[in-house]
Order: sequence, then structure tokens, then C-alpha cells
Amino acid sequence: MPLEFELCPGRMIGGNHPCFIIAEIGQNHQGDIEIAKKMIKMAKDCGSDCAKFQKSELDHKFNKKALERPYNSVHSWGKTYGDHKRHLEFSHEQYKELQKYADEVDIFFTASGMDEMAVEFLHELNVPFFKVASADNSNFPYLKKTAKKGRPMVVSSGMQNMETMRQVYKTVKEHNPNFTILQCTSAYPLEAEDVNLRVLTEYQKEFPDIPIGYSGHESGIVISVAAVAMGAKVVERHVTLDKTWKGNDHEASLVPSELAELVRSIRLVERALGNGVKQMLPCEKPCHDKLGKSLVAKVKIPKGTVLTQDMLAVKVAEPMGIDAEDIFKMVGKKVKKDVEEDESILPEVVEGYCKKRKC
Ligand SMILES: CC(=O)N[C@H](C=O)[C@@H](O)[C@H](O)[C@H](O)COP(=O)(O)O
Ligand SMILES: C=C(OP(=O)(O)O)C(=O)O
Repeated sequence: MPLEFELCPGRMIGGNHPCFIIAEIGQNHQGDIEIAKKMIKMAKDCGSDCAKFQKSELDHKFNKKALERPYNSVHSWGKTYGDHKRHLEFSHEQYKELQKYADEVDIFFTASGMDEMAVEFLHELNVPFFKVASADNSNFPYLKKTAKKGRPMVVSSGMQNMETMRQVYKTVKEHNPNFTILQCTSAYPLEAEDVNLRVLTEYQKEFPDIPIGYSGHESGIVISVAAVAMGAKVVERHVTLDKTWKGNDHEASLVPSELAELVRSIRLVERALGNGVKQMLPCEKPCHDKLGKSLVAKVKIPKGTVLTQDMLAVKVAEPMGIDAEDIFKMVGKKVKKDVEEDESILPEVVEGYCKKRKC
């Protein structure tokens, strides 16, 4: 089964493909479509791959009492949670407008479907992939229906344990091979002690045939970059135009300069990850030529002498002699001509020695 798949048209993820970076606009647009557009443009300008929103059909996501519950918070946009959420929710028409704008700006556009009806709408909207928010990772009827639609999926794993994630994997896998699971801790802002990046390694072991990723709610970019070093093939971070704005998520979001730095840092780390084959590289030759150690004579060694280890020293030598690592192989070999004390022991001087230099 493939460890890589096409998440968006023409954009593979997993394997050696670049990490897919999702700028999660979420509800940081304050319910204002013009701010939302600015944020889409910002996501593109900063180099992220995708601008993401959160789509709910509120009567399907919440029951009546949850919508009527008072929301007394500095982050509230209404007296009740329902009023608050209604203020932040874009209509279907507005979603179409945002999708068109993202298309013009040339960035992938999607949203988390926060309930089954929202997924139906996003399916009609023809988003490239579905994001499953952490709150729905244990919503098995939703997972099954969403997986059956056949679009790639990015499934977050906040508020969950491994046992349930195994079930999530099985449920989605049964209907859809193209999905990724993101390590996530659902706290805003998230403290480093609660990030648990090692879960990425566990996910790689548990789910070896899917790419894995990271959805972060911490402050700053370092931890998300580290996630890529640990194998995350998708990274999602909330973004904002101003961390001091009203709203639950702004504080733990990245401002444009941070998002741009995150993208640069991820790309840099990807270059640095390499292929894992340990060998001396051409770029190391100058250092090796200058400071690489080789064999020199500790004492004068007359022609015909059979070498013992105490005749040999390891030094930075001019010219460079036999590789230091071959010192033990020299013992018992004969020299073909006189070698003065402190002189390099050259390969052609030792009988029966032939080895190409490493570089
Ligand atoms: C778990 C989950 O859905 N979390 C989302 C994604 O990270 C958040 O963006 C919430 O929608 C947000 O924090 C809710 O804030 P309020 O309750 O003020 O609307
Ligand atoms: C809540 C969301 O994501 P996560 O669970 O990854 O934070 C989301 O995508 O809306």
C-alpha cells in the first residue's frame, strides 16, 4: 500500500514529497469575508500550500441547548454560543466566493466539515480533501460516511487515545486508502510539555502505510519544524492577522512573518534531512584535505622493515599518507624504501597495500 498519495490535484504528500503546509484560518476571520480574503492571500504569500476554514451547519453540529448556552467570554461574539457561532459562520454563497478567490490567488482551499451536513456541502463544493477536526475523530458514522465519499482525508487526533486512533485508522482505511493522521493536542495555546511529538513515531509504527502529520496549537514555530524532522508530511497551524484580536484561537496562531518563517524553516529542514546514507560527501573534501589524519613514521623506518604498530603515528600530514583507519592493516607489511622519522607513509611505499582514498 502506498505511503504517499495525491492530497490535492497535482500535489502528492508522503514519501519524499515536500511537507504539505495548511494555513488554518479557521474562524480567525472574525466573521468578515474581506478579512477572510486577506488571510487567504496572506497564506499564499507566505508560501503555505492550503488555506483552510471550518464549516459547520450549526443545527447539525450542536443541539439546541448547546446553542442556547450563555457564552460569557472576552472571545464571545454573542450572548449565547449559538449567536457567537452564527456570527462566525460563512454562508454557502460566501464559501463559493472564498473558494473562487483562493482559486484566483492560486492556493488550495478546503475546510473542516464540522458535522455530516457540512461535509455534504464541502463535497458539493468539490474541495480537494476533507479535514476531519479532532472533535469528530470518534464520530464513527461521520468518519465512515466521509471516507466513503472517496476524497482524500486529513484526520486530526486531538482529545484521543491510541486505542481509539487504531479504530479510526481501521474505519477510514476500510473505505478510503488516501488519508493521513495528524498528531494533535487540543489546548489553546498548547504548552510544550503537552505536545508529545513522540506520538509521531508511534503513529509511524502503528500505521506504517499512511503518511502522518502534525496539527499544532503551540506558540511559535520551533515545535512544528521539529515535527517535520520527526517525519510529519502535513503540518497545520492556525494563522491570524493579529494575535491580540478577539477570538479563542488568535493567541496560539501564527502572524504572517511567523508563517513565512515556518515555511522557510520546514523547507530548510527538508533539505537537511537527506537520504540517510552515511558516506563522505564531496563537500567534505576540502576539510579532509586540510585536516584529515593519516599515517606518519614515528621513527626512521629503513627499507625492508616489517611494520609494527609502535613505528606508526596518526597525524595531519603533508603530503597525506595512508588513511588513519588502516593503521592496524599495516602491521606485518614491509616498506619498499626508507621512510624518515615524521615523514608521511605513502601507499606506494608499503608492499601489498592498495586502497583508494575516500575522496
Ligand atoms: C476542537 C476544535 O474544534 N478546535 C478548533 C480548531 O483548532 C478551534 O478553532 C475551535 O473552533 C475554536 O477554538 C472554538 O472557539 P470558540 O468556542 O470561541 O468559538
Ligand atoms: C479543530 C480542527 O483541527 P485540529 O483538531 O487539528 O486542531 C479543525 O480542523 O477545525
